[in-house]
Amino acid sequence: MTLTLNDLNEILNDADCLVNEHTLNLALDKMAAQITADLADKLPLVLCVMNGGLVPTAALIERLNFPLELDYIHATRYGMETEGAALNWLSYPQSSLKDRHILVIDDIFDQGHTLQAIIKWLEQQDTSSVHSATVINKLHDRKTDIVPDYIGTDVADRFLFGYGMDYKGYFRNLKGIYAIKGS
Ligand SMILES: O=P(O)(O)OC[C@H]1O[C@H](OP(=O)(O)OP(=O)(O)O)[C@H](O)[C@@H]1O
Ligand SMILES: Nc1nc2[nH]cnc2c(=O)[nH]1
Repeated sequence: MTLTLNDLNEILNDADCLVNEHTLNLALDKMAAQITADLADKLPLVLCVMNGGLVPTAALIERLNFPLELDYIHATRYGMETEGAALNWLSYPQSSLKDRHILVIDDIFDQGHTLQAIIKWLEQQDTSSVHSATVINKLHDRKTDIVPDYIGTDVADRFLFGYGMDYKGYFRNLKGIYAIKGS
């Protein structure tokens, strides 16, 4: 089904804003301070997990006032769906990872399969260290056994969009975190 502008406006009007811009900014400031304490002298390589990691990565790196490099991984397991499936690797980082301190940034830690697979792969690349950061931690008990090193804020177990996260490809550019009505 093709979504029209009216459909999208209705979805957004009906949605609940769970985290507003101000709260997100405070969470990002706190994450940036923790990351700075750990990585400021490590010349880290930041890996953005596309596509959802784009907005949080931009927001975090502008708060990191030390030298770093930036690259990306493109891995997706939801596509246009609201239920996750097998992880599909679309692009690996082009940078050399050997002996680098890596910071992986993504939008959401939901069940954790995406981050777990990425961390597992990075640990096989002779890196010096791997840290991970997600702005959102979704609260439920269906997690894998990894936990991101830096988490912005906990959010209820609903289908979320905004601040990197999409609803059927849309709404990644919203400045807050929203939940679909009835989810
Ligand atoms: O913890 P998990 O249950 O693995 O879910 C988290 C992942 O799901 C989303 O990506 P998605 O596959 O939707 O791709 P996208 O980043 O292009 O939206 C999100 O950006 C995370 O990478
Ligand atoms: N857009 C979006 N992507 C996700 N990936 C894992 N959980 C979610 C979610 O709640 N919303």
